[in-house]
Amino acid sequence: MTIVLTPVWTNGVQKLKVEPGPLAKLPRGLTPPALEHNVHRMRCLAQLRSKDKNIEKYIYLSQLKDADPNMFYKICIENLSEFTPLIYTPTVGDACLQYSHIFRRPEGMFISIKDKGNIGKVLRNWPCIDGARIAVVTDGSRILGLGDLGVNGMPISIGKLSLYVAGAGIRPHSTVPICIDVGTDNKAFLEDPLYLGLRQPRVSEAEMNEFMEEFMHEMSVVFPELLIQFEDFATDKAFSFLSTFRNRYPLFNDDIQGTGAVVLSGFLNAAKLSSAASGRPLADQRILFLGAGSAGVGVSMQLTSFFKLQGMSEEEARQRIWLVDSQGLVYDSRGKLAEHKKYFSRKDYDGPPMTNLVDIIDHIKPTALFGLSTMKGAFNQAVIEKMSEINARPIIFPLSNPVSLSECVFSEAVEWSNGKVIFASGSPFPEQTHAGRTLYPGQGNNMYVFPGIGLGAILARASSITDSMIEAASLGLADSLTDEERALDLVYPRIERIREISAQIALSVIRTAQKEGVDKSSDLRQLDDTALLKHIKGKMWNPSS
Ligand SMILES: NC(=O)C1=CN([C@@H]2O[C@H](COP(=O)(O)OP(=O)(O)OC[C@H]3O[C@@H](n4cnc5c(N)ncnc54)[C@H](OP(=O)(O)O)[C@@H]3O)[C@@H](O)[C@H]2O)C=CC1
Ligand SMILES: CC(=O)C(=O)O
Ligand SMILES: [Mg+2]
Repeated sequence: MTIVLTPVWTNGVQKLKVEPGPLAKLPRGLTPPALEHNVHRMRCLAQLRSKDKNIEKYIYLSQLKDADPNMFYKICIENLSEFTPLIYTPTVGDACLQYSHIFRRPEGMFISIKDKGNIGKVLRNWPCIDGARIAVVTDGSRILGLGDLGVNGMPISIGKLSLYVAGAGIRPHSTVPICIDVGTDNKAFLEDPLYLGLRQPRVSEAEMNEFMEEFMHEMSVVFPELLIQFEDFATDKAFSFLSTFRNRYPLFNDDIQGTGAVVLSGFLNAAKLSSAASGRPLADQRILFLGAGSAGVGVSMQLTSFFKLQGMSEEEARQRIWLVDSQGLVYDSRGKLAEHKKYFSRKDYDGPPMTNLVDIIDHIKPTALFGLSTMKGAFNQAVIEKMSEINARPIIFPLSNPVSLSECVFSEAVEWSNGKVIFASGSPFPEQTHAGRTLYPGQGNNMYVFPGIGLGAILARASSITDSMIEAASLGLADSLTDEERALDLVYPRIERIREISAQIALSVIRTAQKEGVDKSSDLRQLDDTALLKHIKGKMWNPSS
């Protein structure tokens, strides 16, 4: 790995920017005489572990990434299960809440409504335009389950891109975190003297749409090789920007499509476990969602599309799904419904509004219960006991993030189901011992798929991201469990294997892009699967030792 020392001027002060490469190999005189890579690695880990609070660990790691990205990624990849909760959910949620207070130095691009008419010029200020391959773009309007955080949403784009590097070997300087600032409706932030964003309410829908048209056009001009991941846009914008832009630019929405892929994958493995206990085939699964927003509807669409692949009619597939939102069960005669809920709105229920989750479970008799509602504790004892009463092995996935908003915690789910639950959550929980057995929670988080989707799309130079590419990623993940993982009843692979899994997912994504004719890297078509996998692995960036 070459070390590039680029002089960077910030407020009149020159700093040498160290491109990924070992700090310990800097030219003589620039480091202490006894700085040795392996010892420094231990030093960095010791400094990290000496901190009591996760937010302090987050700050330390952000600074380490800034000063010595090679070391940051080295220890991150070697300690993934320790690092992901720090650089990603749940700690990234705290980092977003506190961003304007803990901010040290900028990372990524801030494009604001004040740049309208001038966005291309601002984008050209990015220091690494030629190498840029993937941007995660948020407007901070729905950060995890924490709501509108305005420009404080930036750590989400940064955290997702760190996972692209750690989990799929995207080169660090190919990543572009972007936070769009079109104001915020977060009153506390607007009144906070340290708030880093524009001090104005969010702009109108029409103005936002105009801004996004210009932003997306200029992105494609300035960064012609860039894949875009939309992240944590509020529900209506999430759906509308995905449909407006997906056939014009290479992009996907992580909350709708990435979550759809990861939950389908975990569900398929969970359904195998539950059917081993109940004998119930996949076609008889009944899935209830608490939460009918971008993630809930995104997962519902992914499941429906899979059921259709299995030979069900569209109507049969749709009949497997029930949605509950803040007003209760979603059904046609309830009254006016948001556009994104209409497809799954039930036509077969015409009674009084149903708002109590236990009553709804009693009525529907679901085999699987998914939480994408941001409602902490919504899967209470009565809910889990009811699910366990009607299912030999209930599938219960409280998927809301961060951990403080999870619909239930793993220890409760184990206790209240008497150890029968098949569980995955959005944020990580510790394992539990029940009746002498160790039970492992899954982490049903889109972090398992977006790195591989991105890697595959980048290497294929995909002109768009099709539904089949997302589905291929999901099925690739579902198939990736080892015998040892299956023996432990895991529904997702161990996070330590993410690089191997991302390479497999990338292979499935590339092959699907080729079938659909959206790949521009036609030379990859000549390779058989073994050669293609080798090519993918060879392209993955590794920190040097
Ligand atoms: N594990 C993962 O990989 C992912 C997890 N998530 C998490 O999922 C959660 C939701 O995200 P997203 O769908 O984008 O958010 P949205 O805001 O789009 O949707 C939230 C949904 O929850 C519903 N809701 C709110 N309060 C209640 C309530 N009391 N009872 C029932 N439903 C309620 C809302 O109802 P209404 O429509 O009536 O307002 C809405 O349908 C977040 O916490 C997010 O972090 C998201 C993406 C990926
Ligand atoms: C995981 C994720 O994308 C979310 O919670 O929004
Ligand atoms: Mg998200």
